Amino acid sequence: MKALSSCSAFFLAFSRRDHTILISKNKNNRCSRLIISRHYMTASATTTTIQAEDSEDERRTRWHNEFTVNFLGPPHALASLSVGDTTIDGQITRLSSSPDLFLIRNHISSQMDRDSIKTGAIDNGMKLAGTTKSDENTVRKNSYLTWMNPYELLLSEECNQKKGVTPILLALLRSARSTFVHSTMNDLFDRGEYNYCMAEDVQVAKYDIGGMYNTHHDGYGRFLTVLTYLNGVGGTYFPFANNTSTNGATNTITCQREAELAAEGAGNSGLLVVGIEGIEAYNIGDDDYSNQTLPNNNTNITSDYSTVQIQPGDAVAFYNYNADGEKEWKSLHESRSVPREKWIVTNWFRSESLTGSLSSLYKASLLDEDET
Ligand SMILES: O=C(O)CCC(=O)C(=O)O
Ligand SMILES: [Fe+2]
Repeated sequence: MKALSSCSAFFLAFSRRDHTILISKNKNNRCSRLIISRHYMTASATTTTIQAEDSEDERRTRWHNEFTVNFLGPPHALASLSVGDTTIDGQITRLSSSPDLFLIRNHISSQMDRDSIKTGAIDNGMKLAGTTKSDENTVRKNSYLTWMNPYELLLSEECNQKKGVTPILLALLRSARSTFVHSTMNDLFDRGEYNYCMAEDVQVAKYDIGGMYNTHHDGYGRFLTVLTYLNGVGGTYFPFANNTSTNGATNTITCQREAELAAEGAGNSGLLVVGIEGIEAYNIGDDDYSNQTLPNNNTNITSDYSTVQIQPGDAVAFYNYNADGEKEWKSLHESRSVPREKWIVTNWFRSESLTGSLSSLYKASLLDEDET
């Protein structure tokens, strides 16, 4: 590590392969921002050949596109997968490149573990999810939530009653971090820079029949969502997920209004996660199916959107911010109204570099208040 000086702040620099990362430090020597090249979360390779005739803007754009790494995105082993490709162990398949969206088979492979999480959640007390701002809740319907901090559970007396679920939640958290968080963020975490990559308490959600959660962006600096289906009922729909190519045009969405985006995208593209309830349980756009399959037989393509069939214990992981530290709007998603009881457990990882101080955030209550 090499120290660089500055008037009000100084910087630490360290290299990882061909990338240089700068961390700005305030006077008290506490990290205030992760500055990686432009804005927050990009890194630059050390050399690049620029053609003389390129305009300054073109050069900058090309440099940015070719040599940026999104530390809020998937780690290298996953980032390099093309849509439809699966990791050597056969467990993780890329479902979309924009947003970065992956399917994980058998993420919680044991039915006993899945049942323990459900029981632990019930014991912990599940509350109706919804807004307090209006009588008619249009954001979520018929869904119940609880939050569990496995480390607190481990320490508290309650741990004795819940020791069934504590090790399972700890293992889930560790596996989500090691598999889906970029190694650079994990390195920062290991160095004690916890604010760049904080794991939230684990959320368990249950939807009764007719339960739903409207289209939304996970937001609040949650750069990574890992959502595991506990009883095999799906219904998660990503209206902007692409499933054709990793190298095609990027189709940047500039409009930032979620509802507008969802309306534009619904039925034209996207990916629907379907479980034991079956595809006919959901009616999205035109029901014009063509039964083609992507490599690995994971995805049935319809003319309008794709579906992926999950089993109990399977999970999806998706990334909510782009390399500039801005919201990746294509990660918008929803839970369609479900035809039978649905259980999920979710791990979120978020970064202070995206939201400023996170201490003032209030997780579920904040989500519900804001998304009215
Ligand atoms: O229930 C689902 O399928 C999606 C849940 C979700 O998006 C969330 O909890 O943020
Ligand atoms: Fe969500």
